[in-house]
Amino acid sequence: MIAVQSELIAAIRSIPDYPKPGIIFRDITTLLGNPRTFRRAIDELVHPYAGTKVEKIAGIEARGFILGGAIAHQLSAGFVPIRKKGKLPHDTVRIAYSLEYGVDEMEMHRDAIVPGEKVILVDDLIATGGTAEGATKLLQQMGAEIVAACFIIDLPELGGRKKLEALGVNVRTLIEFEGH
Ligand SMILES: O=P(O)(O)OC[C@H]1O[C@H](OP(=O)(O)OP(=O)(O)O)[C@H](O)[C@@H]1O
Ligand SMILES: Nc1ncnc2[nH]cnc12
Repeated sequence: MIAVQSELIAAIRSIPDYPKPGIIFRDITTLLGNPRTFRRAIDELVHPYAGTKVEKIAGIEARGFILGGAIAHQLSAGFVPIRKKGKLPHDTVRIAYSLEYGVDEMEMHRDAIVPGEKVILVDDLIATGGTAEGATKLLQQMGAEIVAACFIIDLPELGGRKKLEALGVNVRTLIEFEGH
């Protein structure tokens, strides 16, 4: 494993049985709170796209907002929030989805994407891929061209990457954790 990956893994805190028994929660607040690992994670996520024309970064609430804002700044792109239902003030498109430990609905503003715009989808972690699949469908419905979906963490045993790739999305992840 390369040094940056070991550093990112060491910066993440694992909390057993949160938010439900049997789940090991991968907590990135410790990575974000360390100036060096926060910067390294953003640099690693961004570098393949430096010099690529990307109009928008779509970040998934809540941790995708933190990463997506920093990535949008680096790539001089706009930022589009994909939020849990009921939080956005204007006309929205909505989709139901399920994730490793629950079900919910997410929304984005109808006018957030101009059809044909190149978009990178961002979140901290992909587990079952239910959340990212919902976001992908909303973006595609709005006519976005999804350049890639980027995550710091992949939980490969839960199959999220394969689910997104089956939708034709190019997936980039930095590190993996075994198990749930
Ligand atoms: O691949 P999946 O099984 O769909 O799970 C991944 C999602 O779960 C977490 O968010 P969570 O719903 O806990 O929301 P939060 O960021 O608001 O805490 C994580 O940040 C992803 O968005
Ligand atoms: N194990 C996990 N840790 C943190 N966020 C998650 N989202 C889905 N599964 C998760």
